[in-house]
Amino acid sequence: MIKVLEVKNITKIYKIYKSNFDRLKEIFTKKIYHKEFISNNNISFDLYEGETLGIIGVNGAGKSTILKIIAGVTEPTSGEIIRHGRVTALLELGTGFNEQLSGYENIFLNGTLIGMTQKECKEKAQDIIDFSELGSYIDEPILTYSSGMKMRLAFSIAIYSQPQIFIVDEALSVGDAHFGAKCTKALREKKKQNMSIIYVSHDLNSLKLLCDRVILLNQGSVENEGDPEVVINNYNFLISKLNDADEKISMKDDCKNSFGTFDVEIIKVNIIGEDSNSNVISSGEEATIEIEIKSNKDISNMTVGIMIRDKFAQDIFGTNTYYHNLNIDLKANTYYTCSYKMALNIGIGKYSITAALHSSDTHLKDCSHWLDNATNFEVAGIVGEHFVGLCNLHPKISCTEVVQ
Ligand SMILES: Nc1ncnc2c1ncn2[C@@H]1O[C@H](COP(=O)(O)OP(=O)(O)OP(=O)(O)O)[C@@H](O)[C@H]1O
Repeated sequence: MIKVLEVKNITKIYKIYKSNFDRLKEIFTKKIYHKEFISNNNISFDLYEGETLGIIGVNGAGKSTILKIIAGVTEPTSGEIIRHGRVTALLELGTGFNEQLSGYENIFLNGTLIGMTQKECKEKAQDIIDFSELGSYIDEPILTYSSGMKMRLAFSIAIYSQPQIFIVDEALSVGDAHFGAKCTKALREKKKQNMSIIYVSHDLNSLKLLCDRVILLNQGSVENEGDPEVVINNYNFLISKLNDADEKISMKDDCKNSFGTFDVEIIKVNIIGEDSNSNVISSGEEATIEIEIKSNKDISNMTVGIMIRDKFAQDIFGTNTYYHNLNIDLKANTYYTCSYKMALNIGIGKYSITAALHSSDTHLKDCSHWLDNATNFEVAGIVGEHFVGLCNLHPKISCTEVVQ
């Protein structure tokens, strides 16, 4: 594997002053008037050719700062970045644009800023305009653009600058669904041509879809690194812990797919098709998901939730008893079975079921037990009319003659 980027022991310390006056006093009196804040603490990782690396973490974890350091926008306090190729970064929207100039003129300004020659800009201008779908707006000044339009232009210039390393910070969340899907497709094509990508997002599904590896940052340090699904589960655990004022949440036997307070526990999760009598079920067949739970204390208003995920760990369908206004009160030292009965109108493929016990709507608050990949099942064959894709929406189709 060829390394395209080496991030070596990067630390970034910001000096926080109470006022600008304190900043001035420090210069002239040589006394310390600031506090130090460590934004990135001794971060090291490598990026390889053709690899997509995701970075996640709660607000303030240090994601944007490390990207700015890699892009060369901010200097680290210590450590070293070794780049083996052109780095293009989509960081804060609007950086590198002159608001007074037209979109067309900004292709040349922004393009040269990110390392393209004037000749390259000229050659690529039409492709950039076409990809951005800005049409005649390209001749209007940038100050008339919406943030979505700025993102379209910035992404189009960046992707046509042929970077070896492409850094994207949340930018894809700005545009509409159509352009977001187009950007994702373009990134995947570039990845096939060996472009390396560093991608920061709070959209966990898109991270699972795009990334080969994910790094979890926590308070400026690397908390975990590796397989996207494992690291994202670890991130969810971290969020639950942040919401857990009484510090009761723990991981079960250090098992990364199971955590909670264990006031109530998931004992077993099972799925069975009504006709197949097994966990190989036809699309459209009635199936029952059973969650066996044990309550270790008296609890009222417990929520029991499920999430069905496909083989790429993408969320396919999730719901819970809270959304269905079902009140569940549990007695101590008692076993219960919660059943979800439904027609499995999902596409052919392999799936997993995750189950969770918590209060209110999400397991990220007051989580009693969250069990990832509790069981698996397969959808093979279809009951009724054929379809392709993730789900069967059972359309009522008609075709009528239009009288002209
Ligand atoms: N110029 C600065 N001066 C002082 N502190 C800063 C500066 N820039 C960032 N910080 C601090 O460094 C920490 C990390 O910030 P950063 O923007 O990298 O976090 P993040 O993980 O990208 O957060 P978010 O998800 O909210 O974008 C934060 O606590 C932030 O307040």
